[in-house]
Amino acid sequence: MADARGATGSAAEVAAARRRGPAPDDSLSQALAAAAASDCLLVALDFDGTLAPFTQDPADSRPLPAAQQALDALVALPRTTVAVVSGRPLDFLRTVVDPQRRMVLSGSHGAEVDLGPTAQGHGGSGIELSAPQRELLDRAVAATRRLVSRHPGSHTELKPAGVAFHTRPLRDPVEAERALAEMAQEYSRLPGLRVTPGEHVLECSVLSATKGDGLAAIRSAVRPDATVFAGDDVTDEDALAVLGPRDLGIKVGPKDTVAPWRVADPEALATALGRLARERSRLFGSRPGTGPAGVAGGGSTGTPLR
Ligand SMILES: O=P(O)(O)OC[C@H]1O[C@H](O[C@H]2O[C@H](CO)[C@@H](O)[C@H](O)[C@H]2O)[C@H](O)[C@@H](O)[C@@H]1O
Repeated sequence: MADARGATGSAAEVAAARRRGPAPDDSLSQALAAAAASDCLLVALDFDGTLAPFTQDPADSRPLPAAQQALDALVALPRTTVAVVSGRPLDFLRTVVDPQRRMVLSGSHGAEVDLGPTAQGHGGSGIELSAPQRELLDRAVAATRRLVSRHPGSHTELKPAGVAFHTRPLRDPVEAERALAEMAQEYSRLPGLRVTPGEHVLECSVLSATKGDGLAAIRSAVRPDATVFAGDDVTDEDALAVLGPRDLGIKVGPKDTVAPWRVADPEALATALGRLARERSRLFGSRPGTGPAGVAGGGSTGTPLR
């Protein structure tokens, strides 16, 4: 019987191959194999639209089981750090994405960083707003709530340094577009806000950090030989832009990108992550010392163990 890659195998192997889905194309497979072979590897991933498919209610989002499985496998390997770099607040990432505290996390589009199991250890960057920033945020929240009251079904998401106006539940796409345009206009009346568009959402922040800043802070702590980063949205481009020639940038979905590689959707990314985890496990799985770079047994400085 032929499996999803055209090879033959037992019924169990075929079932496993079906669960994994089609293999990434040859060029991405080769790039994943090269990344898997690097001594110190950082795998940094966006959350919504990348690890987790979109849901109506942001509180319901969870990584795809296949993606979770790959992350679990990667995080247990030596010299391997897994990071999530998201627009979500750090608290959400800690509670929902990494309750076991095995990962490095950056929330609020780069404004919050928890270096977790690296040598620098756990602890959030604890956003402290100045009085003018707090006042600006209060005004942005008030403007968002006013608009939500005019568009029943839309909703507000509060963040430590910002607020998001969500329109996904609005049934009428014309109303949703109009609501987003109105929100953009309201935010533009509040100088000092950083405004970010997303999937059925408009967000603003009183801080200027980007996911590029979040990823750069993580890379300084981990000092990887190679970084794999995947993301689906406009804000992920800031992170993709800090990658170098030995790194692997993957765009999830159809949007414009600077990333050299692309996969169709979170399911395809989960397949690619599974391949990365299997290949790295094959190469490094039996080496002494487990856990991410910077953890005892994995090297305390993040420098290569040669
Ligand atoms: O940087 P990300 O991890 O991609 O987060 C970006 C924003 O994602 C969330 O909103 C999006 O996902 C929701 C759940 O699937 C969906 O309902 C919403 O329409 C999307 O825009 C999240 O709520 C935001 O806080 C994130 O900044």
